[in-house]
Amino acid sequence: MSTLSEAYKDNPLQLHHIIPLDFHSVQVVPDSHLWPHHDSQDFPSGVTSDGHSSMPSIDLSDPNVVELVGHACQTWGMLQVTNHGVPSSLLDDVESEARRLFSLPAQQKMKTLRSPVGAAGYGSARISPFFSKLMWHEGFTIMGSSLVDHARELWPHDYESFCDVMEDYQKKMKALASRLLLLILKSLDVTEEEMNWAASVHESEGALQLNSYPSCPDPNSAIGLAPHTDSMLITILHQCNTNGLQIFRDGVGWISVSPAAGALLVNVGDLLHIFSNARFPALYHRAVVNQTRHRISVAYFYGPPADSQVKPFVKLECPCYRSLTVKEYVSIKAQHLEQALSLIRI
Ligand SMILES: C=C1C[C@]23C[C@H]1CC[C@H]2[C@@]12CCC[C@@](C)(C(=O)O1)[C@H]2[C@@H]3C(=O)O
Ligand SMILES: O=C(O)CCC(=O)C(=O)O
Ligand SMILES: [Fe+2]
Repeated sequence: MSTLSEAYKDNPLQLHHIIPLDFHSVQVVPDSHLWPHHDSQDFPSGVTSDGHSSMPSIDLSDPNVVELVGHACQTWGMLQVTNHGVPSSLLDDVESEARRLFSLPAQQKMKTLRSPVGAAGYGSARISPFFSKLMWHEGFTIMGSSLVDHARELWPHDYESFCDVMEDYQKKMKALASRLLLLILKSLDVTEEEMNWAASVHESEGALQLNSYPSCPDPNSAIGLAPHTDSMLITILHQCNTNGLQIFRDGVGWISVSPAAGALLVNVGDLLHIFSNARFPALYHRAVVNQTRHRISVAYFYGPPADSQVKPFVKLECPCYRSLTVKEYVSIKAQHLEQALSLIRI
């Protein structure tokens, strides 16, 4: 049995793609982080709508929840969920623990720097090598068994609250993600065997990503997180009450998804796109930064164990993707990023 962390071993990164800028120490955007000008605040019709329709917001206690979730995955690749059962105190705690981490001096955070072949720890986003400019971002990835060791490095005498909150949050996210996946599979009308496969997804731990976007002196010339799709089945994102997420709508362009207090965002990742035989688009999204606030977001990635086989669900006549393991997909994505899906098309 291999783990997801191991899937990253074959594709080592260079240090300048792992070590974030020391954002506490800069007053101007250095050339290394200067992207072509874009208007970070100028979205058509403001927020969460493309001028024709709005991104679906779904109450999980709605009697039609299966149809609503299925329709949202198909038309937007994203939905907002309310009544999800995750206490708002926990949402606040995970944000404040993340803030506590990113406020530490750079040399302290560097003690938990991700290794070039690793997945867990402090560092820039994994997708960094695919872009010629660096991002206005630092992340901390919790995956596998490194949480306590890392927390001890950061706060030798005071690491428990961080671990308690992260473990509790990860547990709640896993439960919510598995509930959402069942709803999604029901909406696709999959076989009993495929429903059971969803249960096996529950054996993997998933990954938790803390994102930090420090306030930026020139937000229109920097990018928080470059455009990408998430690789796993679904992602649950907590925006922590600060604007910054943008999603790409065909024919419209980038639109901003404003946070709603207490709500969580759920988006379709590559593996669910594959499983749905491309019926559900994998959400293409990015994060922009702002001049005044230090934005935090927390993403939970839910996917099958590394050795699990993923393929389009069987009731379809014509599968458009070949079958492959999660590990294999992660490796193709690490080498080809946006070309990964087209490389496995049949
Ligand atoms: C389980 C995951 C999902 C990962 C890789 C691994 C741990 C870190 C995740 C992220 C988090 C930031 C965006 C992303 C694109 C990145 O660069 O690292 C994500 C990536 C993916 O969805 O591919
Ligand atoms: O910060 C955000 O709003 C987006 C984060 C994200 O896309 C990710 O962690 O994959
Ligand atoms: Fe993402």
